[in-house]
Amino acid sequence: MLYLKHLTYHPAASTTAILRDISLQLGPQEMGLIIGPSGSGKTSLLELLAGLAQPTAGQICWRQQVLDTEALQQLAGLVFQFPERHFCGRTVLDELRLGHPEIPAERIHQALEAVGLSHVPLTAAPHALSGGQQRRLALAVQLIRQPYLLLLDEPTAGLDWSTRRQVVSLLSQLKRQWSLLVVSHDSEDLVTLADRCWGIHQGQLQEQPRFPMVQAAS
Ligand SMILES: Nc1ncnc2c1ncn2[C@@H]1O[C@H](COP(=O)(O)OP(=O)(O)OP(=O)(O)O)[C@@H](O)[C@H]1O
Repeated sequence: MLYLKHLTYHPAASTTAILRDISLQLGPQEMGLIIGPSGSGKTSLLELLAGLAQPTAGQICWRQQVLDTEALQQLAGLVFQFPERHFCGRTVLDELRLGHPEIPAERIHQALEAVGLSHVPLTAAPHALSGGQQRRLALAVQLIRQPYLLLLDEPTAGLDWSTRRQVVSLLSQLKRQWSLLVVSHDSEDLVTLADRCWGIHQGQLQEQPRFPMVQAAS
């Protein structure tokens, strides 16, 4: 269970706090969805949760334990917006092994299986995969590290309708095993999957009732 307790983030380069007094809870096998406009603080929140930045105040806890940035880097796997732009492996295998050359073949196959890519040759070039396959590969890159929490920044951005459906269907499968926290500027694709929804505006989070949003989206 993930707990954020009164999290505030005010980096020195910003005149105001980017995130203010954020509290939330997310259970195992739950998907949380945070919806907010550009500049509202969504990516910054994921960066704190991935241990890439240090909160100014507040705590991030997993079960009863307060986590520092190092522990968060182990716990969470962050898939950036447009992750395919950051691929730097020559092959699918290179991409999966980047930074973890010791990972056994079995873990590689498990990760590819979890994202429905087990049929793709390990020698294929990541940039030669379809848009949906590239998003799947980006998820596999994180799953291979065996995180407890998957953080996804705009997972369906820039995809056509049918590829978006594929990604949404994959997330519904991953939710059975992992806790997922997804941020997006639009709720349309993802709201039906979400167990909990929040709106974020100018760094402030507000829990939103899920059912009216599901009806509005359908
Ligand atoms: N380290 C930093 N120092 C100063 N300002 C920052 C820093 N990180 C983010 N910001 C600012 O904080 C605000 C929130 O940024 P963030 O990227 O978290 O928003 P976002 O909701 O993810 O936006 P988008 O949907 O456009 O990616 C922006 O105005 C951004 O310029």
